Amino acid sequence: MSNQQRIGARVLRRKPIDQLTHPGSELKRTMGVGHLTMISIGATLGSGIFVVLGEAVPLAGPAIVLSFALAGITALFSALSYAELAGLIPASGSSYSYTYATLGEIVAWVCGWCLVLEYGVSVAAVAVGWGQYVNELLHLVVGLRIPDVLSQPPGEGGIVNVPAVLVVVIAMLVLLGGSKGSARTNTILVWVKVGSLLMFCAVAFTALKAGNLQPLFPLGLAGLSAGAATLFFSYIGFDAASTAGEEAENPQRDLPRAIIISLVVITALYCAVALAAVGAMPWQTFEGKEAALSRVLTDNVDGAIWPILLSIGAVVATTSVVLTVLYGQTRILYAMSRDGLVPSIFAKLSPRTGVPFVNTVVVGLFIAVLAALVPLGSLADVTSIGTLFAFGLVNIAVVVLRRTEPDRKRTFRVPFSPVTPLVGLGFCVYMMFSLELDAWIAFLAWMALGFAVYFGYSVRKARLEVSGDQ
Ligand SMILES: NC(=[NH2+])NCCC[C@H](N)C(=O)O
Repeated sequence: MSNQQRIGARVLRRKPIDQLTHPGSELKRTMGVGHLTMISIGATLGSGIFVVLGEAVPLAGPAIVLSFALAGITALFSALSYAELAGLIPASGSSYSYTYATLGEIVAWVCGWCLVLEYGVSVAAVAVGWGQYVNELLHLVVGLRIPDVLSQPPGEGGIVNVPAVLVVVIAMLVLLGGSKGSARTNTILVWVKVGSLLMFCAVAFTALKAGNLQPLFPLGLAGLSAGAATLFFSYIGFDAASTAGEEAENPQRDLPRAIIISLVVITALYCAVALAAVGAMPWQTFEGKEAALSRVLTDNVDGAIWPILLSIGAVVATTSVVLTVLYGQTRILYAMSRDGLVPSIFAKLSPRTGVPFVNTVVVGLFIAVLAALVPLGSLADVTSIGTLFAFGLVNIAVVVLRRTEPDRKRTFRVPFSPVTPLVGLGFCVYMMFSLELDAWIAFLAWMALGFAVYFGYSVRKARLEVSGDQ
């Protein structure tokens, strides 16, 4: 084999599917479709709806309700493809493990690298939202605000965003202690989040003025798509159920269902919240307001208790997302490290707590720096672009696998393939091109770094042998 052929064989090697399941880890199979749906909803409801909504309204006007629907449809198409992959491969995992088993190492690397970006940067984004609501609560309850220098990033009138750093560091310490959270805690948290959003709708609808919804498209269709691209962030996380595959009673039947049910519920909830928000408060007045949903209530309805309850809900919601996504981030790196694609120190467990210690500290500190210095909008856009790219790959994977692996059992099939996954891909590309140039630059720089790491390190260090037929 020439050198080039050898590299070619390596980057395309695939991980045998039986290596994806870990027979040693005897997790109890206790979760049904309800639990799995709760996991996905828990990982998704966070700063997107509580904060980013406020940044997207000035882009689209009252059409923001339709922007939510458009972003939801984009997510739904990719969710169908995700569900097919989840039902094809009988293991827990993410797009990283699915593509490693089916499309080869280089595609898996790109997915894994996008996931690292998605998880890491989104934790920072959610942490910034957490800070906004903590500040809002301080203001509502004791009449104080943390001064801008200590609660805004440079360029937005501050030096460092202390509250955002605080929540990341707390979450890191909790994870270092060995806590993984439990399904029961998650369920309670989900009810708190959903409950506070439903309360928001009920209260804000009492202040609805039909005039606020007109004209529907003050900024045209371009505004609608710009809003949708910004809001895509709020849908990220619906695939989280797939990480619990090894604890599901019937993963191949229930994972696809959970992914799709959670997305439908979330889309309906988001559209209702958006309608209530722009119905109660004129869209022009959202510009520059932090903790947007709380402001809608404070400025437009009577009763000081409502914004306080809502803000408590928002703090709970964002805390849980920071914890679960930071946890997910360390476990993705852990999996990549076990496969030899990133240095083995990321898979080294602390003997006392069983936690990947160095991994958690490195990831936590890196995210804390991002949270300290970068504004939420930029963090959310970069997260979205990386996720849209990974979802695009998932859509392509479905089409490719129907030709390369036509006979493998699928418990869920995307209807009308290849049309549906290709439309899904089209939506992802369209959303990516509706995002700002800065997000593209950050994304391309991250991918360039990824390829440098892969060809400089991972391709040689990967554990997987190149065998004859792979
Ligand atoms: N898997 C993830 N990256 N989850 C975090 C996503 C952020 C979440 N959608 C939010 O609005 O706060």
